[in-house]
Amino acid sequence: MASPDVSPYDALLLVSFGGPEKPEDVVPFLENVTRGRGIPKERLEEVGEHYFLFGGRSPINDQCRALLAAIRAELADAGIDLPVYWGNRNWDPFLTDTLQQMAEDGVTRAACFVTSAYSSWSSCRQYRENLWDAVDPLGEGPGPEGSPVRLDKLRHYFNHPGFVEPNVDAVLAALADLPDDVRAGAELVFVTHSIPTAMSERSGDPERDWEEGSAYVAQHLDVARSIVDRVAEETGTRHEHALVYCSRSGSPQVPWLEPDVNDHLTALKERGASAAVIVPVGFVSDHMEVVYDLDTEALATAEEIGLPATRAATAGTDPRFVAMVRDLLVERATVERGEEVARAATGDIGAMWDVCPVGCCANPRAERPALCGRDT
Ligand SMILES: CC1=C(CCC(=O)O)c2cc3nc(cc4[nH]c(cc5[nH]c(cc1n2)c(C)c5CCC(=O)O)c(CCC(=O)O)c4C)C(CCC(=O)O)=C3C
Ligand SMILES: [Fe+2]
Repeated sequence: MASPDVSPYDALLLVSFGGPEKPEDVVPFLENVTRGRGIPKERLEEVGEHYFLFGGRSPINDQCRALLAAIRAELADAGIDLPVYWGNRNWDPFLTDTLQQMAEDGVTRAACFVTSAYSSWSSCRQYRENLWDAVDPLGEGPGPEGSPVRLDKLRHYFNHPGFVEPNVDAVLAALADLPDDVRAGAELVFVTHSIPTAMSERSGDPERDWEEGSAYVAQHLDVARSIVDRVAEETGTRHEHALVYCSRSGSPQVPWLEPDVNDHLTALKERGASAAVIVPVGFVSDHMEVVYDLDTEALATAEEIGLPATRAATAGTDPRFVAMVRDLLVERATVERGEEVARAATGDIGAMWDVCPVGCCANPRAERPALCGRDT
């Protein structure tokens, strides 16, 4: 079989959040994340403790290294000869350094895969701003955006079967881990990162009438229903489910998305639910929010109140998730060559756009330039 055509791309760029790797990194990392954000000092000290509990090392960079290796193997298997780079928003390897290297290596146009599946300023547009910041210092170039390296962000994949199916299997495995007598009555507790409600309301394209008035919330609800339906197909049980939030930050006066996962588990117990499966559908790997906020804190809450609970695995380096990265790359290359393409998507929202619309996921603080949008 002929290998898929990935022209016009000459590189793939993995874009992630970054995390500290040793105790001395923790404070400077937190400063990078929260610069100018008005996060109370007490909250930062508390979050610092989460990292110190794990020896000052976040799991996220190792997870990116594993994903990078898996993507390289996947592309090689498919006969796609394309260099794969990696850059982070908040920690080494920084996107700015990676872009410098890419320019030196002669890369002219790269597709970007971001380890964040949903729309919102935090989970999409801020990464687009980071890409702008990384490309800006490279100076003038021949590309259509006036830069020597042109970047295209691959579309949101929350509803791609390559993300949904590993989550379905993870829920089935977590259900199987529950005691037999409570399994059928277990609620599926879908968890994502809380964000300020003002950010949530501005997520996605301003023109569209999103469920609950938020693309961020609507996308999570859509994928949660797809997972519940698929699990019902496999088990014959349509489990009750809810979308809840973790990792609330910011000032207590500013409203963030609720309920918190811990409060929800308590309410579930009071309502007489038999068990809970915690599904970190907002995340693609077991990074700090998952291993601390869910595995350490939420599972301790469940234990305390006597609610049997298990946590479903994240997509990580599931072969279907890795194959999805390749598919999204090939799909976008096809689009950029002006050819017809079929786009895989589950649920009711459908495949998301390739290029973010004008005003998409507006920055609640200030307008900053961002790549990969119609308003670039
Ligand atoms: C939507 C979203 C995702 C999911 C999408 C995505 O993956 O991008 C995400 C992921 C992550 N968030 C992470 C870490 C942190 N996030 C913080 C703070 C914040 N997150 C926010 C939102 C999100 N965050 C927001 C609105 C803030 C307030 C400050 C601000 O307005 O920006 C803070 C500061 C301390 C605190 O206040 O919690 C830390 C340390 C890590 C790394 C984990 C590791 O090290 O393993 C990851 C993957
Ligand atoms: Fe965060």
